Amino acid sequence: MIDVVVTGAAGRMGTTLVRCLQGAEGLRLAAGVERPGQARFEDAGELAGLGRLGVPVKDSLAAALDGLARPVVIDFTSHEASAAHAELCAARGAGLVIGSTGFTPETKARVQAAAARIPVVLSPNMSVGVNAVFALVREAARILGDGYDVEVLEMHHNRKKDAPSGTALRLAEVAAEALSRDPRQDLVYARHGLVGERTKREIGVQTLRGGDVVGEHTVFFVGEGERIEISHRATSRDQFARGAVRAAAWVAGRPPGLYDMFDVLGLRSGR
Ligand SMILES: NC(=O)C1=CN([C@@H]2O[C@H](COP(=O)(O)OP(=O)(O)OC[C@H]3O[C@@H](n4cnc5c(N)ncnc54)[C@H](O)[C@@H]3O)[C@@H](O)[C@H]2O)C=CC1
Ligand SMILES: O=C(O)C1=N[C@H](C(=O)O)C[C@H](O)C1
Repeated sequence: MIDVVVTGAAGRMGTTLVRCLQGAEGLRLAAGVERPGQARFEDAGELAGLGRLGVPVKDSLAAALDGLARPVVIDFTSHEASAAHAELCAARGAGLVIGSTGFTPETKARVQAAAARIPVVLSPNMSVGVNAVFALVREAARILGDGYDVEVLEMHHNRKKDAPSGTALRLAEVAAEALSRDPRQDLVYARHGLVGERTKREIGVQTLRGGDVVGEHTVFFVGEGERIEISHRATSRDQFARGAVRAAAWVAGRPPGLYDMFDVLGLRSGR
């Protein structure tokens, strides 16, 4: 049995993970972690609305890892917390699955440094469906080439802190890579005022926020006289959590390195 620790245990994803980990083959939920004062209950099951499971909620990852042998941490918190958790996991020899988004170059570099010492799966979207969409977008961009304008649109709930979503950024990067463009120069995040005609190289990434939208992404390939749209709409967080649980089982015992869901799903060779 692999001991799993869920950080952000009171959050939208944390509570979904606690539920989806129940009965997961080969995995045992050992502890939840929340910021001091954030958890209304001392038991992770109660946080998730499942009643008492006998799974303690600790107020630091360090305390949760004490006494566990070769655990795996599933972390959906924030980019700063994930970077700090990655450093702690590296010091303690724990495997790590990170779903947080909104990384800066600095917080991403800290995760990369940790991944030299432990196996880390980092993906802005853990759902199998979205990873299929990454592959479809890459293929569509390769087939369609430079004759089609590429635009990415995402919509999420009104509590989301980062924009654009990590998934939208990855979709734009996948298209940019397939079209030999540079994401650092060719992504355009918003348009307002007299911005001039659209350039052929740019890939627009636009953000909508509202209500309880779980997560919606569309990549548009807009040509002369036709338009292709590749869309994914999440109607529940369970698919993100199921992907993360699958990643936790996969990452245990792997060599150190930075992996993503393409590795977990065996899609790497097609990249
Ligand atoms: N990769 C994927 O498939 C998905 C990624 N996400 C990302 O996951 C992150 C979390 O999303 P939500 O669950 O919706 O947010 P949320 O705000 O509902 O939950 C985050 C939780 O983390 C806790 N937290 C923050 N810092 C902490 C620390 N140092 N130690 C312990 N707990 C800490 C907060 O108190 C909160 O309860 C976001 O970055 C979001 O974009 C969300 C859904 C899917
Ligand atoms: O914050 C969210 O909710 C989500 N975040 C991820 C992202 O930023 O791409 C994935 C998912 O769409 C939900």
